[in-house]
Amino acid sequence: MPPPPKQSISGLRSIKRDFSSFLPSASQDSVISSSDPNAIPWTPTPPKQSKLSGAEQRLRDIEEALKGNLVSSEIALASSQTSRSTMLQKRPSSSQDPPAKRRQLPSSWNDPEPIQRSAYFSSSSTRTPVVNKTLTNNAPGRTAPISLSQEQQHILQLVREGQNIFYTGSAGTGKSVLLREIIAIMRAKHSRSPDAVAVTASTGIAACNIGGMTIHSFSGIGLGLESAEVLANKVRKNKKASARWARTQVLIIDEISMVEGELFDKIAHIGSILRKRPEPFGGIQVVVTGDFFQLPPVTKGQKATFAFEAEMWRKTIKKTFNLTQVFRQRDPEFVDMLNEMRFGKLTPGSIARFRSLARDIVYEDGLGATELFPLREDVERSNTARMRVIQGETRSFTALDGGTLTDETQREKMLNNFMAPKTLTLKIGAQVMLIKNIDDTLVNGSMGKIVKFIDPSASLEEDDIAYGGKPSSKNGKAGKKQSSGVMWPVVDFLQPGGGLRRVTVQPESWKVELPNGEVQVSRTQLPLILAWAMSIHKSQGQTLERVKVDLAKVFEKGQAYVALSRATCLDGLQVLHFDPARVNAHPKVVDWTRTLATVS
Ligand SMILES: Nc1ncnc2c1ncn2[C@@H]1O[C@H](COP(=O)(O)OP(=O)(O)OP(=O)(O)O)[C@@H](O)[C@H]1O
Repeated sequence: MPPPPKQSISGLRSIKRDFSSFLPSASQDSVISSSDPNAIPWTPTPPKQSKLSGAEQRLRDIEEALKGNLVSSEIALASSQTSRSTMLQKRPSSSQDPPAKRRQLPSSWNDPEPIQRSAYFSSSSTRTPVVNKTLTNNAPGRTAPISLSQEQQHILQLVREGQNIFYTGSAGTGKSVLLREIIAIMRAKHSRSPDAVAVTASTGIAACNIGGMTIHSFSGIGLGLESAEVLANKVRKNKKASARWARTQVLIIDEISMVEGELFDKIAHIGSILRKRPEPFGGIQVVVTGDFFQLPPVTKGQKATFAFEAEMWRKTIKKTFNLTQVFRQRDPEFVDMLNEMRFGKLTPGSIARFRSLARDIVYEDGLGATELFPLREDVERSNTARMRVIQGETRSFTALDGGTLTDETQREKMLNNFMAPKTLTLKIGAQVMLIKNIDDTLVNGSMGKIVKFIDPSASLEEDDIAYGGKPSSKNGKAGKKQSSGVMWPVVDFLQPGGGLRRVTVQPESWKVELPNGEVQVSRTQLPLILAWAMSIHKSQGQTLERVKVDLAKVFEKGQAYVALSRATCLDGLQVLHFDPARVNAHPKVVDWTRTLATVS
């Protein structure tokens, strides 16, 4: 099978932000302990073989990756093999090469059995539910390759020319899609100096989603509590951090709404000190994006200062753009309602419409809405309770972690930023979400249900060679294999046009790399999470077709807007306890936005 064509994939937004401290892997870890008798019986590491076919090698990599009991040299090996195959055959991992590539699914992902449609989940409410038979993906671009809009292209061009830019836009206007293009284009522009483009974000999870590091890690300032001068002296003593400052030519900062103004000032100042240049950030080109109406900086009770309030903001940002075309939602009524909500000013008509969304919705294909909660404890409780009521065997999948970082605390912190949990616990009937872009219709955010577990080695076919990387077998068919004891989940995924697609899900890799290519941490795990519930932080950046939100639980400004704007259409959105008083925009953000002269 020829390698998949390298084209931009559409609609695939590898989830940008969400999550770090908000939804640790505990949500799944706590469901079943690793000593669970039903956990997969991992086979011992087989002796190393010198010549394996591509399919054998792939299978071996994955089996080893999932065992989690390898010695460190083996971890590095398994990890690098998986990474290699990822780079060769699949869309690049989120780390160094963000634009998604379309990839062809191997036959092993597709299950030959016909899909059984049955309703696994039903509403426990006594209200008369709305039966949704026809809901399909309303997010344009999910089934066709994305071509950037004019406004997106314009910004891309100015960034390419070297300008310092901040671009914003309401939820779903394609900020992340554009950012991925910017990263790719700027990396290509500076291809001779691989350290030149630094990709950062305000939170660990947001950084993971764009394959970068946090702005704290980039700048090497730790907690960053001291003055810029003291911090700059500290950074000087840190070889890696000072080299980063010296080599960086373009600094990208995503999710700027969660960066405090004071931090922005400090980092801009440190750049000037270290690079011995008077300009903010020492003259590095700075590209900033985010939406200040979404989640604000975490302040532990103090008043939030936003990055736009920083003294250095005006000195750094030469042009501000507002993306206006909404892609996530097509329904103009819904777009207007969300825009009103963004500014915290709802019309009576919109309030009435939001209130009408309290109805229950039963989806005939059996896949329920994902309930979004502000607190991770609620997410955990909800997913655990749903797992408990399903009868049947539990299977646990332990991730293989690798990478060069040795500081355990830092390592754990970074690993917790991956969407993929350390231990994933599944059952037949569990509602899951795909957390990687696989191809045009299997995307980050695709919802599905586990229908069975199969032993992949028993039915490994020639096509798996293409998926597995190096087609080293010259003799054609890889043939049937002996059972490895590893079972993989088969999932019915909801398709953009309606209907279900059945696939066998195989492990994938995530990694955090330094600009020089050094893999700091990596994780290999099945690209699934339980998806009856999710934190609002984790959902930030997501596009979801079926969403349920209880606004009585929302407490932070911007939370309601983030949660509701994940939905692609009103038909797939259920809102409980809608109260306009809970829909708040930060007054400072509203005032500042009014002062912006938007360049069209
Ligand atoms: N030029 C485009 N053509 C078609 N679809 C697009 C385009 N740009 C973005 N999209 C689609 O719109 C949806 C939202 O895009 P994206 O996630 O980049 O928006 P965002 O502004 O980052 O949203 P949020 O602020 O809510 O995270 C995605 O499904 C994406 O594929």
